Amino acid sequence: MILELDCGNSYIKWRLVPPIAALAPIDGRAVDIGQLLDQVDTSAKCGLEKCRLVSVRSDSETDAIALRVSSELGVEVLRAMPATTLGGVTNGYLEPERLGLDRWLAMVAAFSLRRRACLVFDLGTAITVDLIAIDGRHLGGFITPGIPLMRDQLFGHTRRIRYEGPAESVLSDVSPGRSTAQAVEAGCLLMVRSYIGAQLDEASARLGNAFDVYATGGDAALVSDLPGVTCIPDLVFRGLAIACP
Ligand SMILES: Nc1ncnc2c1ncn2[C@@H]1O[C@H](COP(=O)(O)OP(=O)(O)OP(=O)(O)O)[C@@H](O)[C@H]1O
Ligand SMILES: CC(C)(CO)[C@@H](O)C(=O)NCCC(=O)O
Ligand SMILES: [K+]
Repeated sequence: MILELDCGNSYIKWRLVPPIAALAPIDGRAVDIGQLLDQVDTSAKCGLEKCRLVSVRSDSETDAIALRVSSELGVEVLRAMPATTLGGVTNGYLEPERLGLDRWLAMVAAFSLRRRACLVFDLGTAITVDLIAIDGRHLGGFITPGIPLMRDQLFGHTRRIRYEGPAESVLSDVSPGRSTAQAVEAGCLLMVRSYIGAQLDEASARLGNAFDVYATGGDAALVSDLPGVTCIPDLVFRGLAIACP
Protein backbone atom coordinates (compact mmCIF):
# COMPACT_ATOMS: atom_id res chain seq x y z
CA MET A 1 0.00 0.00 0.00
CA ILE A 2 1.08 3.58 -0.68
CA LEU A 3 -0.37 6.34 1.46
CA GLU A 4 -1.01 9.56 -0.51
CA LEU A 5 -1.70 12.86 1.26
CA ASP A 6 -2.97 16.13 -0.23
CA CYS A 7 -2.74 18.74 2.52
CA GLY A 8 -5.07 21.54 1.43
CA ASN A 9 -6.01 24.60 3.45
CA SER A 10 -9.17 23.14 5.01
CA TYR A 11 -8.68 19.37 4.83
CA ILE A 12 -6.02 16.73 4.50
CA LYS A 13 -7.30 14.45 1.76
CA TRP A 14 -5.78 10.96 1.88
CA ARG A 15 -5.93 7.67 0.08
CA LEU A 16 -4.34 4.24 0.35
CA VAL A 17 -3.35 2.88 -3.03
CA PRO A 18 -3.09 -0.91 -3.15
CA PRO A 19 -0.19 -2.52 -5.04
CA ILE A 20 -2.60 -4.24 -7.43
CA ALA A 21 -4.09 -1.70 -9.87
CA ALA A 22 -7.37 -3.64 -10.08
CA LEU A 23 -8.16 -2.89 -6.41
CA ALA A 24 -9.82 0.44 -5.63
CA PRO A 25 -8.02 2.83 -3.26
CA ILE A 26 -9.55 3.57 0.15
CA ASP A 27 -9.85 7.31 0.72
CA GLY A 28 -10.95 9.94 3.22
CA ARG A 29 -10.50 13.46 4.50
CA ALA A 30 -9.31 14.71 7.86
CA VAL A 31 -9.31 18.14 9.47
CA ASP A 32 -5.88 17.65 11.04
CA ILE A 33 -3.00 15.21 11.39
CA GLY A 34 -4.44 13.62 14.55
CA GLN A 35 -7.70 12.77 12.83
CA LEU A 36 -5.77 11.58 9.77
CA LEU A 37 -3.72 9.12 11.84
CA ASP A 38 -6.90 7.85 13.55
CA GLN A 39 -8.55 7.30 10.18
CA VAL A 40 -5.70 5.49 8.43
CA ASP A 41 -4.10 3.75 11.38
CA THR A 42 -5.77 0.35 11.43
CA SER A 43 -5.94 -0.20 7.68
CA ALA A 44 -2.45 1.17 7.12
CA LYS A 45 -0.66 -1.09 9.56
CA CYS A 46 -0.83 -3.94 7.08
CA GLY A 47 2.11 -3.29 4.80
CA LEU A 48 2.60 0.40 4.11
CA GLU A 49 5.32 0.75 1.50
CA LYS A 50 5.77 4.54 1.49
CA CYS A 51 3.93 7.84 1.70
CA ARG A 52 3.66 10.57 -0.93
CA LEU A 53 2.75 14.05 0.27
CA VAL A 54 1.81 17.36 -1.31
CA SER A 55 1.01 20.38 0.81
CA VAL A 56 0.00 24.00 0.37
CA ARG A 57 0.36 24.59 4.12
CA SER A 58 3.27 26.45 5.71
CA ASP A 59 6.67 24.75 5.74
CA SER A 60 6.55 24.26 9.51
CA GLU A 61 3.06 22.74 9.42
CA THR A 62 4.04 20.48 6.52
CA ASP A 63 7.24 19.38 8.30
CA ALA A 64 5.19 18.50 11.38
CA ILE A 65 2.73 16.41 9.34
CA ALA A 66 5.55 14.58 7.53
CA LEU A 67 7.34 13.90 10.82
CA ARG A 68 4.28 12.43 12.51
CA VAL A 69 3.48 10.25 9.52
CA SER A 70 7.01 8.87 9.30
CA SER A 71 7.36 8.29 13.04
CA GLU A 72 3.87 6.96 13.78
CA LEU A 73 3.35 4.91 10.63
CA GLY A 74 7.02 4.01 10.18
CA VAL A 75 7.29 4.95 6.51
CA GLU A 76 9.44 7.12 4.30
CA VAL A 77 7.61 10.30 3.26
CA LEU A 78 8.27 11.54 -0.29
CA ARG A 79 7.33 15.20 -0.71
CA ALA A 80 6.37 16.97 -3.93
CA MET A 81 8.68 19.95 -4.39
CA PRO A 82 8.47 23.01 -6.64
CA ALA A 83 9.94 22.50 -10.11
CA THR A 84 10.34 24.41 -13.35
CA THR A 85 9.47 21.44 -15.57
CA LEU A 86 7.81 18.07 -15.03
CA GLY A 87 6.08 15.64 -17.37
CA GLY A 88 6.41 18.03 -20.30
CA VAL A 89 4.83 20.97 -18.42
CA THR A 90 6.84 24.17 -17.89
CA ASN A 91 6.00 26.25 -14.83
CA GLY A 92 4.85 29.70 -16.00
CA TYR A 93 5.41 31.61 -12.77
CA LEU A 94 8.10 34.29 -12.66
CA GLU A 95 9.07 32.70 -9.34
CA PRO A 96 8.21 29.02 -9.98
CA GLU A 97 8.55 28.06 -6.29
CA ARG A 98 5.60 30.33 -5.45
CA LEU A 99 3.10 28.41 -7.60
CA GLY A 100 0.85 26.30 -5.36
CA LEU A 101 1.98 22.68 -5.53
CA ASP A 102 -1.61 21.45 -5.79
CA ARG A 103 -2.04 23.55 -8.94
CA TRP A 104 1.25 22.31 -10.32
CA LEU A 105 0.45 18.63 -9.78
CA ALA A 106 -3.08 19.00 -11.18
CA MET A 107 -1.60 20.57 -14.33
CA VAL A 108 1.07 17.89 -14.72
CA ALA A 109 -1.58 15.17 -14.40
CA ALA A 110 -3.98 16.95 -16.77
CA PHE A 111 -1.33 17.42 -19.47
CA SER A 112 -0.19 13.79 -19.14
CA LEU A 113 -3.65 12.54 -20.17
CA ARG A 114 -3.57 13.64 -23.81
CA ARG A 115 -0.63 16.05 -24.10
CA ARG A 116 -2.92 18.70 -25.52
CA ALA A 117 -3.66 22.27 -24.50
CA CYS A 118 -5.77 22.28 -21.35
CA LEU A 119 -7.66 24.36 -18.89
CA VAL A 120 -7.60 23.11 -15.28
CA PHE A 121 -10.09 24.16 -12.60
CA ASP A 122 -9.59 23.28 -8.93
CA LEU A 123 -12.60 24.17 -6.78
CA GLY A 124 -11.72 23.96 -3.10
CA THR A 125 -11.19 26.55 -0.37
CA ALA A 126 -9.94 28.71 -3.23
CA ILE A 127 -10.82 28.31 -6.90
CA THR A 128 -7.87 28.15 -9.24
CA VAL A 129 -7.80 28.21 -13.03
CA ASP A 130 -4.65 27.31 -14.97
CA LEU A 131 -3.92 27.37 -18.69
CA ILE A 132 -1.48 25.03 -20.41
CA ALA A 133 -0.58 25.46 -24.10
CA ILE A 134 -0.21 22.54 -26.49
CA ASP A 135 3.59 22.54 -26.03
CA GLY A 136 3.20 22.18 -22.26
CA ARG A 137 3.88 25.83 -21.41
CA HIS A 138 1.91 26.97 -18.36
CA LEU A 139 0.54 30.36 -19.43
CA GLY A 140 -0.39 31.33 -15.86
CA GLY A 141 -3.68 31.24 -14.03
CA PHE A 142 -6.21 32.83 -11.73
CA ILE A 143 -7.01 32.54 -8.00
CA THR A 144 -10.32 33.52 -6.41
CA PRO A 145 -12.16 32.63 -3.20
CA GLY A 146 -14.02 29.33 -3.35
CA ILE A 147 -17.56 28.73 -2.11
CA PRO A 148 -16.55 28.11 1.54
CA LEU A 149 -14.75 31.47 1.66
CA MET A 150 -17.61 33.35 -0.02
CA ARG A 151 -20.02 32.00 2.60
CA ASP A 152 -17.62 32.79 5.45
CA GLN A 153 -17.19 36.39 4.30
CA LEU A 154 -20.96 36.92 4.35
CA PHE A 155 -21.27 35.29 7.79
CA GLY A 156 -18.30 37.23 9.12
CA HIS A 157 -19.31 40.67 7.92
CA THR A 158 -23.08 40.71 8.50
CA ARG A 159 -25.26 40.30 11.59
CA ARG A 160 -28.24 38.51 10.13
CA ILE A 161 -26.95 36.21 7.44
CA ARG A 162 -27.18 33.10 9.57
CA TYR A 163 -28.30 29.57 8.79
CA GLU A 164 -27.37 26.01 9.66
CA GLY A 165 -25.63 23.84 7.05
CA PRO A 166 -27.85 24.19 3.97
CA ALA A 167 -29.99 21.24 2.87
CA GLU A 168 -28.71 19.31 -0.16
CA SER A 169 -31.62 20.60 -2.26
CA VAL A 170 -30.48 24.19 -1.73
CA LEU A 171 -26.99 23.49 -3.03
CA SER A 172 -27.81 22.85 -6.68
CA ASP A 173 -30.80 25.15 -7.09
CA VAL A 174 -30.18 28.57 -8.64
CA SER A 175 -33.73 29.91 -8.44
CA PRO A 176 -34.16 33.22 -6.55
CA GLY A 177 -33.83 32.57 -2.82
CA ARG A 178 -36.87 32.75 -0.58
CA SER A 179 -34.81 32.06 2.52
CA THR A 180 -31.38 33.30 3.63
CA ALA A 181 -29.83 29.91 2.98
CA GLN A 182 -31.29 29.72 -0.52
CA ALA A 183 -30.38 33.32 -1.36
CA VAL A 184 -26.74 32.88 -0.35
CA GLU A 185 -26.22 29.39 -1.72
CA ALA A 186 -27.88 30.13 -5.06
CA GLY A 187 -26.02 33.43 -5.35
CA CYS A 188 -22.60 31.89 -4.66
CA LEU A 189 -23.32 28.99 -6.99
CA LEU A 190 -24.30 31.38 -9.77
CA MET A 191 -21.14 33.41 -9.22
CA VAL A 192 -18.96 30.35 -9.52
CA ARG A 193 -20.75 28.96 -12.56
CA SER A 194 -20.71 32.31 -14.36
CA TYR A 195 -17.02 32.73 -13.59
CA ILE A 196 -16.15 29.25 -14.85
CA GLY A 197 -18.33 29.90 -17.91
CA ALA A 198 -16.41 33.13 -18.60
CA GLN A 199 -13.09 31.28 -18.26
CA LEU A 200 -14.33 28.68 -20.77
CA ASP A 201 -15.38 31.42 -23.19
CA GLU A 202 -12.08 33.27 -22.93
CA ALA A 203 -9.73 30.28 -23.02
CA SER A 204 -9.93 29.74 -26.78
CA ALA A 205 -8.33 33.14 -27.37
CA ARG A 206 -5.23 31.85 -25.54
CA LEU A 207 -5.36 28.10 -26.19
CA GLY A 208 -7.01 27.85 -29.62
CA ASN A 209 -10.13 25.78 -30.19
CA ALA A 210 -8.72 22.35 -29.39
CA PHE A 211 -8.22 22.23 -25.64
CA ASP A 212 -9.35 19.86 -22.91
CA VAL A 213 -11.06 21.04 -19.74
CA TYR A 214 -10.61 19.31 -16.39
CA ALA A 215 -12.20 20.09 -13.03
CA THR A 216 -11.10 18.79 -9.65
CA GLY A 217 -11.47 19.70 -5.94
CA GLY A 218 -14.27 19.17 -3.45
CA ASP A 219 -16.70 21.45 -5.33
CA ALA A 220 -15.92 20.30 -8.90
CA ALA A 221 -19.35 18.70 -9.23
CA LEU A 222 -20.92 22.19 -9.19
CA VAL A 223 -19.52 22.85 -12.68
CA SER A 224 -19.28 19.32 -14.09
CA ASP A 225 -22.29 19.81 -16.39
CA LEU A 226 -20.80 22.86 -18.15
CA PRO A 227 -19.88 22.15 -21.80
CA GLY A 228 -16.65 20.20 -22.29
CA VAL A 229 -15.83 19.85 -18.58
CA THR A 230 -14.42 16.48 -17.43
CA CYS A 231 -14.34 15.93 -13.67
CA ILE A 232 -11.30 14.09 -12.36
CA PRO A 233 -11.57 13.98 -8.57
CA ASP A 234 -8.06 12.56 -8.06
CA LEU A 235 -6.16 14.88 -10.41
CA VAL A 236 -3.80 16.15 -7.68
CA PHE A 237 -3.06 12.59 -6.51
CA ARG A 238 -2.35 11.55 -10.11
CA GLY A 239 0.17 14.37 -10.40
CA LEU A 240 1.65 13.43 -7.03
CA ALA A 241 2.40 9.92 -8.33
CA ILE A 242 4.21 11.49 -11.31
CA ALA A 243 6.21 13.85 -9.07
CA CYS A 244 7.10 11.18 -6.49
CA PRO A 245 7.19 7.87 -8.41
N1 LIG B 1 -16.95 15.01 2.39
C1 LIG B 1 -16.77 16.32 2.31
N2 LIG B 1 -16.48 17.04 3.42
C2 LIG B 1 -16.28 18.36 3.36
N3 LIG B 1 -16.35 19.07 2.23
C3 LIG B 1 -16.63 18.42 1.10
C4 LIG B 1 -16.85 17.01 1.07
N4 LIG B 1 -17.08 16.65 -0.21
C5 LIG B 1 -17.02 17.76 -0.95
N5 LIG B 1 -16.77 18.83 -0.18
C6 LIG B 1 -16.65 20.21 -0.66
O1 LIG B 1 -15.26 20.47 -0.75
C7 LIG B 1 -15.03 21.86 -0.58
C8 LIG B 1 -13.60 22.02 -0.07
O2 LIG B 1 -12.76 21.66 -1.12
P1 LIG B 1 -11.49 20.68 -1.03
O3 LIG B 1 -11.83 19.52 -0.24
O4 LIG B 1 -11.02 20.50 -2.42
O5 LIG B 1 -10.47 21.51 -0.33
P2 LIG B 1 -9.56 22.10 0.75
O6 LIG B 1 -8.67 21.14 1.34
O7 LIG B 1 -10.39 22.93 1.63
O8 LIG B 1 -8.83 23.12 -0.05
P3 LIG B 1 -7.71 23.31 -1.01
O9 LIG B 1 -7.29 21.98 -1.52
O10 LIG B 1 -8.30 24.19 -2.05
O11 LIG B 1 -6.70 24.02 -0.23
C9 LIG B 1 -16.16 22.35 0.34
O12 LIG B 1 -16.67 23.55 -0.14
C10 LIG B 1 -17.25 21.27 0.23
O13 LIG B 1 -18.39 21.77 -0.44
C1 LIG C 1 -4.27 28.93 -4.29
C2 LIG C 1 -4.20 27.75 -3.35
C3 LIG C 1 -4.61 28.20 -1.95
C4 LIG C 1 -5.20 26.70 -3.86
O1 LIG C 1 -5.20 25.59 -3.02
C5 LIG C 1 -2.78 27.12 -3.35
O2 LIG C 1 -2.45 26.66 -4.62
C6 LIG C 1 -1.72 28.10 -2.87
O3 LIG C 1 -1.58 28.35 -1.71
N1 LIG C 1 -0.94 28.67 -3.83
C7 LIG C 1 0.13 29.61 -3.58
C8 LIG C 1 -0.06 30.87 -4.32
C9 LIG C 1 -0.04 30.72 -5.83
O4 LIG C 1 -0.29 29.62 -6.36
O5 LIG C 1 0.22 31.73 -6.49
K1 LIG D 1 -6.79 22.33 -4.00
